[in-house]
Amino acid sequence: MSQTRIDVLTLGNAIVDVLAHTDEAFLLQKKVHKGAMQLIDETRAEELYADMGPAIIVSGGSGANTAAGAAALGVKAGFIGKVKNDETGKLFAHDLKAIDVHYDVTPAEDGPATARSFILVTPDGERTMNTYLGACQNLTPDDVKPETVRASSIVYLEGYLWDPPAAKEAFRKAVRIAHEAGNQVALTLSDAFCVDRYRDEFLGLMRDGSLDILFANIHELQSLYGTSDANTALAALREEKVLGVVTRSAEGALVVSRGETLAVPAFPVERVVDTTGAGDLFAAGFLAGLVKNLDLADCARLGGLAAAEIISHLGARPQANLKELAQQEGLLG
Ligand SMILES: OC[C@H]1O[C@H](O)[C@H](O)[C@@H]1O
Repeated sequence: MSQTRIDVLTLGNAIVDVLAHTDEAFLLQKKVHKGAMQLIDETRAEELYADMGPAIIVSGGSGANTAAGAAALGVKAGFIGKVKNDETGKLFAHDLKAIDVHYDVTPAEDGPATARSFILVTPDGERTMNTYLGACQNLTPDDVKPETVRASSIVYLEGYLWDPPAAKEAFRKAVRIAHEAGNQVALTLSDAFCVDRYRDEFLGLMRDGSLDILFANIHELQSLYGTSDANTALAALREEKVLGVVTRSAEGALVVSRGETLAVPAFPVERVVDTTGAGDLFAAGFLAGLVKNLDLADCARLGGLAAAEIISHLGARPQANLKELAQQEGLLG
């Protein structure tokens, strides 16, 4: 059977999110770093779950959220990431297939459970993630099917994939096949602490030609260049040979290409409920815009629109019809 064309294929940790509202005191009590993603083991996961408030369960995973967002904007999306054949893994796979995201990675039959991220959302909308990687650690290069990567115009990779040891090889395999097929490769830096763990490797990927597009928020970018000054980080990015897309929350986004910087304001939001997935959905909109040949400013506007929808509710999967919203704004035909 011939492989269906995919516009945006994402690779990432396959995670189901357990989200609850909380307060600053709970973060202090649990000694978690507000706004960051920390890796936890199963014992800590059970402890956090027992102590957190009433939770909702929503499929997540940064790359999978981006695939879901791209699909919601009407482009063909796919995802590669590993779950276990358990109830949580079935829910994750169902939620992708139900929105027509191509997902055919064989689930693990044994080993650790499907990954969960325990996400604490404070009244200011900031999310603090505590991730048990579980089955994600079983993603290997064999899960990356060459025909799927070859059929995908843009392959988008999570920096978080650097955490499970074998996933890095899956990542490198995808990059090699994508470039051999003449397709584009994008990376999101994922989290400032993740960048801190793998700074040299991420810089290496950018400089050895592995990447065509880099997504980062300004904190991740500063972490990449080891500076507390945003302008210094942006100046360094301008020297790299990638298309750089930098988000700055309410200050909007910057698109850095061939030494030039384009500033696009954030899309207005009535109330920020939960910032989980803001960067993922921004990337979804931006990549969908690229696939639809929009200019870079409109790609960033589409990213801003998708991000604005996601931060208006709990959870990192779109609830509104993103395509219709984009059409109303004149961004999609
Ligand atoms: O970027 C947000 C996502 O990161 C983590 O991977 C969570 O699963 C969440 O959905």
